[in-house]
Amino acid sequence: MTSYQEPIFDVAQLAHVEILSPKLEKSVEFFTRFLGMEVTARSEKSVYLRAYEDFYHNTLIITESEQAGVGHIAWRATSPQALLRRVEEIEKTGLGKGWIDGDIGHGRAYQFTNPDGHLMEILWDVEYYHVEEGQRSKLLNRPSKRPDRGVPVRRLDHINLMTSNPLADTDFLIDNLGFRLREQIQDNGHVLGSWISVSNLVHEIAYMQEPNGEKGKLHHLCYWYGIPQNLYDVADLLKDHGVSIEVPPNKHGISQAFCMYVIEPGGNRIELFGDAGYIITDPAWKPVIWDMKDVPGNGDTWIGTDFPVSWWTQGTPLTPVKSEEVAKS
Ligand SMILES: O=C/C=C/C=C(\O)C(=O)O
Ligand SMILES: [Fe+2]
Repeated sequence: MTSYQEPIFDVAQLAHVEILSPKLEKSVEFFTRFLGMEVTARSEKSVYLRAYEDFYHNTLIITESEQAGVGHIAWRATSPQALLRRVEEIEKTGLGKGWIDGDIGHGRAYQFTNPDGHLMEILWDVEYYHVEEGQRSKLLNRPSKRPDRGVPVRRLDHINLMTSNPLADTDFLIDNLGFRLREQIQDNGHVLGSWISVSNLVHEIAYMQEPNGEKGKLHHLCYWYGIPQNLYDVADLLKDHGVSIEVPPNKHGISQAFCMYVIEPGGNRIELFGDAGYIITDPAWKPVIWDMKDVPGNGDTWIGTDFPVSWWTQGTPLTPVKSEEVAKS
């Protein structure tokens, strides 16, 4: 029997994401009033939130800032031992920043950056949300009752980051945290986008080329409904309340997820998933490689309207788009 390079199963999931907003309270209102999320804590500049089927104290942190963008991304290891193994590997890359005591909702975490400079952390100790008696659902696998506000999202799904170098960032997470490559967009050998995961999902994180080589940007943060009809409900609600819908309900080719994209009041792109697309169980999954020329109308949108140029060229913080062609090349 030939030996096979076994996957590294030390990272379990995307635990939480911090986004930055110049309109903190307007952003909080978007996530609570329209997406039914709950504020579980506030510090002087940050608000902590969860969706009603998130078991942890929070999965989203919104921090007041001059500009929109991403604050940090947190991964949960599969065990305390796995956490230490991954920290050892990250330290060898020289991109480690060191341990922090933790934050509201989690214990100590090891901070690092990916090659493009996005701030990340990996942890084990988390605080589970404490459900008040009146809030407990009779559906025992649901931590709290379905909220009676807006069209409530159920859980955090994934993050998509814009980077000056998708290949370097993809390889960093594959080599050091055990992510597996699921789908990739290439153009004459240049990697323009990667969808990578540590689970059966197609991605917990995706990287996309920032067309002008800007570093450290957010493309989008995604929450999950699991029911395509919910996207039509929330699109109707958001349209009536003047929230910008960049891409109406649509089926992706890449990931096959049913999705839509909106711009929250702070300026960040938020993706909403009807269903999360196909599931991967093959331990030897062969990455699906798309040539960029085949993507428009197939990889981005399988069924639905064309993606606007803004989807390919703009993330947050907003920077001048010098050449729109670069994004498509
Ligand atoms: O060609 C672009 C496909 C994008 C897919 C996603 O952002 C996703 O699956 O969430
Ligand atoms: Fe996405």
